Amino acid sequence: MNFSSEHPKIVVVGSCSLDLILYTDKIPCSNETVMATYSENFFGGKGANQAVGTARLGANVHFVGCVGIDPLGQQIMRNLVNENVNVGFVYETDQEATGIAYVTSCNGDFSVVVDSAANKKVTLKQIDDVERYIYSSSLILLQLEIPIQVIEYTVKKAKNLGKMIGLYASPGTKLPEEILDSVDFIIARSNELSVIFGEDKREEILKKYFNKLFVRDETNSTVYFNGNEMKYFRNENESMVYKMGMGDAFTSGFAIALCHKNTIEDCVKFGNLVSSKVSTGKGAQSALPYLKDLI
Ligand SMILES: OC[C@H]1O[C@H](O)[C@H](O)[C@@H]1O
Repeated sequence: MNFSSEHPKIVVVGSCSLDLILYTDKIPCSNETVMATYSENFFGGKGANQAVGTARLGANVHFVGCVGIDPLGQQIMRNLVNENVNVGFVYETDQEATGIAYVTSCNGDFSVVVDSAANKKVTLKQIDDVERYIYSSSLILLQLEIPIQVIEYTVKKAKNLGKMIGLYASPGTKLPEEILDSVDFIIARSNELSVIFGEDKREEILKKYFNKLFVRDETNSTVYFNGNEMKYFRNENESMVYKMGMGDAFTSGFAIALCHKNTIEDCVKFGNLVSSKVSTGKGAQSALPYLKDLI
């Protein structure tokens, strides 16, 4: 695999939150109460995770997001700065508090409910404000925890500027054809495919979006169609202890490998490696690996 000494420039537009994790012996069903054995807080949010993930892998990252005017918002900003992420386009809103993801974690599996709060307040103006960095970057990374109008606007702008665009299509949301057609790569969870594409024909969807759609499951397997055949990759080297954040980690690794002009197959293998590493430690963001530990 090739990793030049250059630092790819990436703009990440997305969410930032606090992950409030309740460790339990069981993920609760509906109408059920379970007791947590203990709880912990970590920095999270799919956008911030990918900003930190790509920065730790050597990218020069600008993050575009929104926090409330509250101590948590300040902590999130400080953490991003400590992670070498540029926060000049993280704006504060007085209309909402900083976002919180409420996570139940049991034996590594998890379920999440996100209170987007300030993440709902990312605006089109922020995308206009960051335009000069979009222009000078090699990749724009998006996820689906901010308003879809902002995603659409960013995709349009980045496309007009001839930029490479990557989308981690999570949480699963029905996506307009225009977004699906305009982005250069889409990473999706297998259990969310039917929501995203509005149909259930997994093989047909993979074939339609060949070399572009990468579908992942909780075993850290990734599948895509390369034009001739389905390609399956799985990293079995690490035991997955905490599975939350593996999609963000995969996206970060895939994106960095792509920026360094590796083959699609190598990008997938590197994405799988990064996601397997994050699963060995606690915190979707704090457990993300550094490039020096991987190559
Ligand atoms: O992808 C993992 C992230 O999703 C949720 O939004 C949590 O914030 C967590 O950090």
